[in-house]
Amino acid sequence: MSESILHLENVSVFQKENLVLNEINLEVKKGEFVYLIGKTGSGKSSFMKLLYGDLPLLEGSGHIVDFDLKTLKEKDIPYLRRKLGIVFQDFKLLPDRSINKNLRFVLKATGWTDDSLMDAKIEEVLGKVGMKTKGFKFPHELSGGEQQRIAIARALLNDPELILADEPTGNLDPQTSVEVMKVLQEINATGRTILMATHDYALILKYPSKTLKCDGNKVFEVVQKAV
Ligand SMILES: Nc1ncnc2c1ncn2[C@@H]1O[C@H](COP(=O)(O)OP(=O)(O)OP(=O)(O)O)[C@@H](O)[C@H]1O
Repeated sequence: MSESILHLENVSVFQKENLVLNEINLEVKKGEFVYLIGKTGSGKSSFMKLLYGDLPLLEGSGHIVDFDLKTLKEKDIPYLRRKLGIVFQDFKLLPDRSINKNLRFVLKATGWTDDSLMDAKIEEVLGKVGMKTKGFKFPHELSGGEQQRIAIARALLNDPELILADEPTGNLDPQTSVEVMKVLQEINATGRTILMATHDYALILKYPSKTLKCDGNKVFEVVQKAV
């Protein structure tokens, strides 16, 4: 049986005292590529936030990578996030430093100290997203698609078991979206699990995969033709 990366039972998601989603039962196995769809305000981002420890698990039980979301303490959150690669719609790169320094900043913040190991890791992740020659550039010198590739490279720095991507193509034109999607597909093909929230149905049709939908406070799996 393949390894479970995410398991939720009867989970509710709250924003402050407001219930956003409830009765979520879900299993994601190692190596899966899963889409999360749903209209604006249906709870996709809130769901992601629960998974990376930004919202507490108040109801139900949940396990993600090796962490129990129910008993997760504030001090555990940085360790959980090291096992997750998180990619946002806005790339959240630090504007005042080069790509290499952006990546080095994350490595140092997550406990890396050896310069040559850091250099090798940065080269490896830039290679994975086809950006090996761009490390000296500043974020504003890159296109949106290139910045998103760097954000994906940054998410790969600590060899995450699960990548959570919240509308990673939301700010990109259709062609660039496909390029970024190809990068995510390649990463998935190396055995990494990806959960991607998206509004982009064209991408889902082009790259069909398991699809979850947030609607009416629920999360359920949809068959492709009903998307
Ligand atoms: N910080 C917050 N405080 C209170 N309520 C919030 C907060 N963030 C979101 N909400 C509410 O939670 C519900 C779900 O929002 P969420 O951002 O999860 O939706 P979404 O599906 O990600 O939407 P979008 O596609 O627009 O990003 C909405 O009703 C929203 O108003």
